[in-house]
Amino acid sequence: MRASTIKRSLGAELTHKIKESRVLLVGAGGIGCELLKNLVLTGFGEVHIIDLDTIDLSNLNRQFLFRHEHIKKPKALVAKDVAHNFRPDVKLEAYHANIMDSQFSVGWFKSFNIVFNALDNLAARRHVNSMCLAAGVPLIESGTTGFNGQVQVIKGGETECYDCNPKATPKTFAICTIRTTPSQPIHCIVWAKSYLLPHLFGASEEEAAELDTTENSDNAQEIAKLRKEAQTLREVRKAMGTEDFFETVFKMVFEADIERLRAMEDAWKTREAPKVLAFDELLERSNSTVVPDSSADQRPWTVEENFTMFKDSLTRLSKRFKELQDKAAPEDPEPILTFDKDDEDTLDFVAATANLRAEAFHMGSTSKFDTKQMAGNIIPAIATTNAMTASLCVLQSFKVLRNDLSSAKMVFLERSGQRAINSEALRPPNRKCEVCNVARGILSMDANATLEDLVKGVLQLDLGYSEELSIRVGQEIVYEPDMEENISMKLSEFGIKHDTTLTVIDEDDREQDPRVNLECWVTERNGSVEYPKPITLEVQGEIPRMPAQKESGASVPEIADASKATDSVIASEQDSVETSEFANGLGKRKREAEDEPLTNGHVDKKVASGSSQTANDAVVVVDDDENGAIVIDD
Ligand SMILES: Nc1ncnc2c1ncn2[C@@H]1O[C@H](COP(=O)(O)OP(=O)(O)OP(=O)(O)O)[C@@H](O)[C@H]1O
Ligand SMILES: [Zn+2]
Repeated sequence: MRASTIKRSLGAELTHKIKESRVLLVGAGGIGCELLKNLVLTGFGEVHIIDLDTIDLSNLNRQFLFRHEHIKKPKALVAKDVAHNFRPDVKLEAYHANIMDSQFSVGWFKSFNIVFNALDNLAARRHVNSMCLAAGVPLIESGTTGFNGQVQVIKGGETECYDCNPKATPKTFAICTIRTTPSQPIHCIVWAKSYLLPHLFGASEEEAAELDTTENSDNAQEIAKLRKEAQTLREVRKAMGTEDFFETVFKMVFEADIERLRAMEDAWKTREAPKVLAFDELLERSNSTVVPDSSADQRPWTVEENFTMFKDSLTRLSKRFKELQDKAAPEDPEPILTFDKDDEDTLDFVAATANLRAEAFHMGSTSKFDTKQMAGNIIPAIATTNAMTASLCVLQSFKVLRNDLSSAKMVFLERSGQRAINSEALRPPNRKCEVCNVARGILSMDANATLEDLVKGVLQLDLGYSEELSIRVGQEIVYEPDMEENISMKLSEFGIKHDTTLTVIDEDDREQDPRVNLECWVTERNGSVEYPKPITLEVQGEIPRMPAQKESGASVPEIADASKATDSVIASEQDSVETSEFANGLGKRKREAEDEPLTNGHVDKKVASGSSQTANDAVVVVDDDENGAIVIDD
């Protein structure tokens, strides 16, 4: 777009602000590519792009900045180079790195006027949320799942933060459904991905990572059996690389294990017992069967094809595993192979073994294409949804830059309602949110400052804390009242230095409610200047007290139609596995409606009448059998 056209539609003041802004874009994937193009073409003067990943073939259908020749190159660097061609005068900076790395400190976040999240996982979203809160930088959070999209404007102290609303728990399956009584193809896929593959190619001492082996009286037997099987599988691993490996693994999982299950007669009173797949017979039947190639990805393979693919993928994985073992130095951790939906070898293995298990349990075969969707826990990403969501992000950022938060919105893209785009007014922070309901301060210290200077000289004397307080750096407690021996140590001895964040926790609830946690961002002073005290702590205003706990049993009022769908578990008749970061990450709001929206009036939610808000929510199906669980979220 030409600069004059932008100026005419946005006005001179906003256009100027946009040009002067320093923007951080986290994630250069589906939404990130669209956003970068929008930011550059809208005239943003400086954009920093960070992404930890490299480009994969499967990204090319929607991450339009990338071409075939970019495969395996870092996303951030390629995105920067390509976007630069759109507007050579814009300043672009790229980082091929993880945003959670400590080099990206609160101080660094402070250098931006606005941050855009275009991520695909909860951990990184949460991290950026808390960094932006600490740095006082507004964040535009976004996500999509299939046809659904969501944009949330977050400004510390003024709006809800990303963590103000509870997030959905990942999808789980009961262990016994997976190990003993699978009844749907997804159960077989989870077994192949989260049980068989890790036991053959994971770390040998570990249980499969996804197995929740928390024992209780109900599942103790199941867990004991599982451990015994794991032991047998580890024995089998010793044959890896030999001619017999395929036969040994096959006979163990499709002959011996199925025989063992068939012997559990009680389990088969109301359903058909599984059938043993005889190795010798299948070997003969598949004599002339060729390993299916990519042209067969979209049709279910025959039993013989699954058999040949099992052998072929097992050979490929064993070879890779051996190579990793040979390359590893003795002090290196044991090499492992893990499932990745974009790794053909692991995907072929999971597709073939899941289908053979489905055959044993009288179910049909699932195509490799469908297995990829189900095992990768993904709903296909839709380029149009990403593009629309990215443009909504930029529209919301205009309101933030204009300092007009009261007209900024939480925006939802939906397909089933009468209107594709719906919005809600932003809400003030949830006073019970432990992430944003904190006080923040800037702690400047001399290099020799001690814990005593902080505890006695500042927190108790200046801020009125009692002796009942503790100090944490990350997860580590560096001070508590009974840790007097630490008091004379220098802060630097605890690793506290420039850009560290430490948290002061008021533990004293004897006379009144304790203060909310105080998060201090540390800056080191220039040693040449004399200060009256070794530490000074600037806190804006008084540190608020924690809200008193509400009486239990109080009713929870609904806040708006969009929140009716619970964001944790939605049972559905659909047998699909639509869990996603949208379901996990963005979700719908669900909290007590004690705060008025920012507009100070009614909830300004614009949903066309008659639209079904619940119908198209991401579906999370949880097996209600409580005998343990397998989490398939990655
Ligand atoms: N901690 C992180 N630091 C930096 N970038 C991250 C981090 N976590 C995720 N990302 C990036 O965020 C982007 C999210 O984009 P998207 O949801 O389109 O995922 P994708 O991996 O490109 O696609 P798909 O998962 O559908 O194959 C990815 O490029 C991913 O590498
Ligand atoms: Zn919050």
